[in-house]
This record gives sequence, C-alpha cells and structure tokens, in this order.
Amino acid sequence: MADDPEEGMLSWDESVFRDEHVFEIDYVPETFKHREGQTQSLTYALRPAVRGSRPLNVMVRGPPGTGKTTAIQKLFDEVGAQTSDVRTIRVNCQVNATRYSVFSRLFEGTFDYEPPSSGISFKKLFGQIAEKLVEEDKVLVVALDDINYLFYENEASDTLYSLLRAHEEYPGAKIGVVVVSSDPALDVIDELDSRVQSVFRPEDVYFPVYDQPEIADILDERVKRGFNDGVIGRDTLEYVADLTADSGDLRVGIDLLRRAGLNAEMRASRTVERQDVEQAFEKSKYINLSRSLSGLTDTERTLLEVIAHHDGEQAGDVYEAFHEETELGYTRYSEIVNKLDQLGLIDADYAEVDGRGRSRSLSLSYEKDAVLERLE
Ligand SMILES: Nc1ncnc2c1ncn2[C@@H]1O[C@H](COP(=O)(O)OP(=O)(O)OP(=O)(O)O)[C@@H](O)[C@H]1O
Repeated sequence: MADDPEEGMLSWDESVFRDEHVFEIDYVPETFKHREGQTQSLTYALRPAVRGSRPLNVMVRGPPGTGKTTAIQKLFDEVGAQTSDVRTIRVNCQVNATRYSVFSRLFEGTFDYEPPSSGISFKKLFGQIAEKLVEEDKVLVVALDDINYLFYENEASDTLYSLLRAHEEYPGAKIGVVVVSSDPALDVIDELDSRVQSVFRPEDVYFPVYDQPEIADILDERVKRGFNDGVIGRDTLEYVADLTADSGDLRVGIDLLRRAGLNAEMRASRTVERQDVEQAFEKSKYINLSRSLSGLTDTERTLLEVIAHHDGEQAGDVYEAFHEETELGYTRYSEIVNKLDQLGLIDADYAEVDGRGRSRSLSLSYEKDAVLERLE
C-alpha cells in the first residue's frame, strides 16, 4: 500500500482525538502534577474542618492559569469524599461580583435551589444560610475564586467581613474562607478595610507560573488522554510548551492542543504538525483576552470599544466620546477605566500634557483588531 495516495489521510469518519473533552475548560484533570506543596498547604489548612472545627483561612495567589481553581476543586472533592459534615462551596467572583450575589450563590449551595428572585434582604439571605449551618452542625468552607473581581466592584471588604464575623451574629456558625486572587498587582490584605484586616490573617499559598519542562510534562498527560497514539510527536509538543511558557498560562497550551488537532483534521491529516500549532496560536494566544471580555457588562464593553477607536488619547477626550454614547457621568466613567486597567485590558498611564498638568492617556493592552473582533 506504499504508493496509495490516500494512506496517511484521515477519512471523514475518523478523528485524531481519542477524547476531545479533556481539552475543554471545565475538565478536571485526573492527575495534578507539580503542585504537591500547594496541595499539602491547602489540605493542612482545611484539616480542622474535617474534625468539625473552624478551618484556617487561606489566601491563594498566582497568575492566571497556574492551577489555583483546579487545586481547590480537587481539595473540595476530597473533603466531600471523607465527610458529609463539611459543606464546600466555590464562588466564581467574576460571575458573582457583589456581596449579595456571592451570598445568593452560597444560598444555592446550601439549599440546592436559588433564592427567591423577587429578592429578599441580604440579612434574611445570610440568616437562612447561617441558621441551616448551625442546625445541621456543619462546617462551611467558602472559596472566593477570582476575588480580585470583588475588589474591582468595591465589594470585597463587606463580603469578607460578613463571612468572617458570622459567628458573632449566629453563634455556632463555623465558616472558613479561601480567597483566590489572580491579579499579581493586587495586594489583597492591604486593600481591605482595617475592620477586616483585624480578623483576617490567612495562610499564604502561592502558585508560581509553570516553567517549560513542567508545562511539557502536564501537556504530555493531556495528549495521552486526548489524542490517539502517535498523533503528536515530541518536537511538536515541545513547541506547544515553548509557546505556552511565554505567557505561563496553561490554558493557552490546552487550547493550542485542541485547535491544532482541529487544524490537522481540517487538512485530513492523521498527525498534528508544527504548522497546525502555529496557525492555532493566532487564536489561542488571546484566550486570556476572551476570558476577561466574557465577564464585562455592556457598559464596560462599550467603553473598551470607544477606547479602541481612540487608542492612546487623553482620558478627557475619551470621556466625551463615551458620554455621547452612554450619557453616563465622569465618576462612573473613571470607575470603569480603573477596572479595565486592573483587568489588564488597557494601560492608563499618567503623562504630562502641555499646559494642562498631568493627565491619563488610555491605550489598549492588546492589538486593536483582536479586541474589536472579540467584542462583536
Ligand atoms: N498541574 C496541572 N495538571 C494538569 N492540569 C492543570 C494543572 N494546572 C492547571 N491545569 C489546567 O490548566 C487550566 C487552568 O487551570 P486553573 O483554572 O486551575 O488555573 P487558575 O490558576 O485557577 O486560573 P485563573 O486565575 O485564571 O482562574 C485548567 O484547564 C486546568 O485543568
């Protein structure tokens, strides 16, 4: 069959993938390498909860895509397997960015149904969660994942304050908090009100970026589970790891593998080659941008679009264009500028302006077309 031109070609009902699901964002990996120290620290902090006492609070920090969420998911699964006396709830603060919304999520995690949509007061919401906890004599462990989003909305101190002082209002309520921040520029403790600082002394667990060999090792495992044998060679995998190591975000590597696989299939090839990876990288490198954009409100998206069309201009001039579209005032505008800056979507740098003193100029952190394309 050596001279069969069809040999090596993928037919329409074949796939390079053994299990495409392992490249999806909600996939929890079976093995979790290179995070032994962090996993141990987290386990140690939660151990008292398994014995029925209040656990140690923890602050988890590290750049995006370094395994923080996965570590917590795995830990919560393990706690769940050991005892039913601990209730673990992970709140995604990118989605639940206010105290009320965080507690709605806690209500849902407690009762298995959503709180009434007609709206009940925060006090009632909180009361029902805490009373149920005391009644069942359970320990509650709350993970506030991506807590940086609560800071951007100025809701972090109130939320933590309520959780940390719950036992004063509801004697017997045992709550531990794991806060997770993926914003390296945010000093969590420093940014909290002093009333919270005085009761929040968490254990610190840091997740550094993975280096190239670690990335290659972790991705190799995904490749084995996700692709059929021999689909991707070692050199190509090393290349994926090189590209991933530039940002250090493992999500880029996982997305690259999936897209490169799809590119290979598009060529009807049985193997993933360097060209498939190169082509995939044009999209995968923006995965963090897409994630940040998905959490923005309509108004925030509008401002980003306005900035894209006025890239590099002074804040005052950008405001005029923004105001024309939304009729919103300067205070709200400034708040959104700060949030976009904190999210790393724009750079808002102070610069001397002739005769006008210091003013901020606003510019996009990503290429204009990449941003506009994803805002559509
Ligand atoms: N050690 C590891 N082994 C296997 N997969 C991993 C490992 N670390 C991270 N991942 C994978 O990388 C992706 C990103 O991980 P995760 O969501 O845990 O990162 P994160 O630090 O919480 O990111 P962010 O701060 O952006 O929320 C996930 O798909 C996860 O399965």
